[in-house]
Amino acid sequence: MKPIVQISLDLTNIEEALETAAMAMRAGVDWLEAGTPLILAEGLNCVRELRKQFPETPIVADLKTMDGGYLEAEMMAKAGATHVVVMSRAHEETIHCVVKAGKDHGVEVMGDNLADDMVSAAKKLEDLGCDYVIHHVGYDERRGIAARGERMPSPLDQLRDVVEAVKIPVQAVGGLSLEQAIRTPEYGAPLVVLGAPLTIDADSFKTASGNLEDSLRMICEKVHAYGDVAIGGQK
Ligand SMILES: O=C([C@H](O)CO)[C@H](O)[C@H](O)COP(=O)(O)O
Repeated sequence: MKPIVQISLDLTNIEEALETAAMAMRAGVDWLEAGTPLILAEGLNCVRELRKQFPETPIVADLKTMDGGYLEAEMMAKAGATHVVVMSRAHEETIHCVVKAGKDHGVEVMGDNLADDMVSAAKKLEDLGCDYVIHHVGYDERRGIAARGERMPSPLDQLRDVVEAVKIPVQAVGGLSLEQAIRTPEYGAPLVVLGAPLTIDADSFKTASGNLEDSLRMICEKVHAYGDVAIGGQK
């Protein structure tokens, strides 16, 4: 599979999200993500607006579904999402419902293994029909552990184990530095997602060239230059 660059628009207003998305598209980003804070702040409208402005671009709606799976996925699909997110901690029936809605409405399902036995959760998500695994160490978990003076967990800790456990593409997310995120295809995870370093810590992001768009363009070129990443033994 060709590596993909996705940006998570973890922002809280649509104007800023559209502006960031436009810059990302110019720089060569492949997928946009309506982040959880954006969906909470702007509702389905943020997905509709992103679809209107970027008619051809895949849009991940990071709704983190826990229940009522069919309706949530259906609403996101009708608003223009191409990918929806369900949690591995949801009941199996909920994951079934999201997968069914995905098939009925032509959207792909990403299963998020946050706060779980991550390798088993990834296998469960694959067995239940998800199209991708999001291997995710959560924001609160990372900060809580660091606040106790312990080593902050990273998605890289178990990334190889997760990649080897499933035959569907994996995305690693949660506290990765830019450099770490860019290297996730080397672990067999082709979906590179850029979050906080782009939207929250943009000043550090642009230090390389002084310009955010140029930096992002260089990152996209670097990720795309990896060529095919083997998934489940197949390129
Ligand atoms: O999904 C996320 C989190 O649960 C808050 O909603 C974030 O998008 C994810 O954790 C990204 O983290 P960073 O890579 O640190 O931006």
